[in-house]
Amino acid sequence: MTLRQGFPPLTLTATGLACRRGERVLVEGLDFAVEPGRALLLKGPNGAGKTTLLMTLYGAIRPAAGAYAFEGADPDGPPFLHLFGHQSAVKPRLSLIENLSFWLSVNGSGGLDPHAALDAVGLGPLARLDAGYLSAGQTRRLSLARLLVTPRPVWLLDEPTAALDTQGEAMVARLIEAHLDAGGIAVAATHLPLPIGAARVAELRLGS
Ligand SMILES: Nc1ncnc2c1ncn2[C@@H]1O[C@H](COP(=O)(O)OP(=O)(O)OP(=O)(O)O)[C@@H](O)[C@H]1O
Repeated sequence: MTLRQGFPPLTLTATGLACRRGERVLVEGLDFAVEPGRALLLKGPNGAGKTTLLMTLYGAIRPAAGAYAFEGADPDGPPFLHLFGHQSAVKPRLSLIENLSFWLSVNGSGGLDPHAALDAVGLGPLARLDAGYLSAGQTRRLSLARLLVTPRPVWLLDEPTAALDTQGEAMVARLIEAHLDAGGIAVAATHLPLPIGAARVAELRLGS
């Protein structure tokens, strides 16, 4: 699958990064770099701080110490981050295709058209169904399709395979690989192994 012809090269670096949630510093002394076409998988037990690190990189939480940077990003350009978190952001009274059209109008176009995005996540035949009728896994798939209609070079993914079946897990891996092929980068918190080529993946273990 081809998602896009290519992103401008952008590298994520972290130096001595510490992340806090409320008053608690959960992780500290993080040093890593994620280059174009590469993914960083965040591993660690429940509560280790994986979501907190993703939210910090998204800019929702200020670092407790240290710094991170998206080198090569245009500070005056369009948003370059997608956060795929536990909240689905799905509107239940809108059909699947209306949900994607909504996100496209809010976030911008340039990626797959909404029908192609639904096909890519295996929901093509349900395009006209109200999203409120979707199962948990289908809702996650629809939420993932949001990333495909608006190309952004950085994907921050929190348990992207949660609630998905075996085919869905493989689908997520394919989408991430297509994103990396386009020169994007991904940071993903996951308890499950993601079948992505080992050469383009590094792991960062948080907690004990
Ligand atoms: N608003 C908050 N104030 C203080 N602590 C919080 C707050 N929100 C979450 N926490 C705590 O921060 C810790 C880290 O949570 P986080 O969601 O980052 O972990 P995680 O590694 O993603 O876990 P999981 O694998 O369960 O998703 C947890 O102990 C959680 O209880």
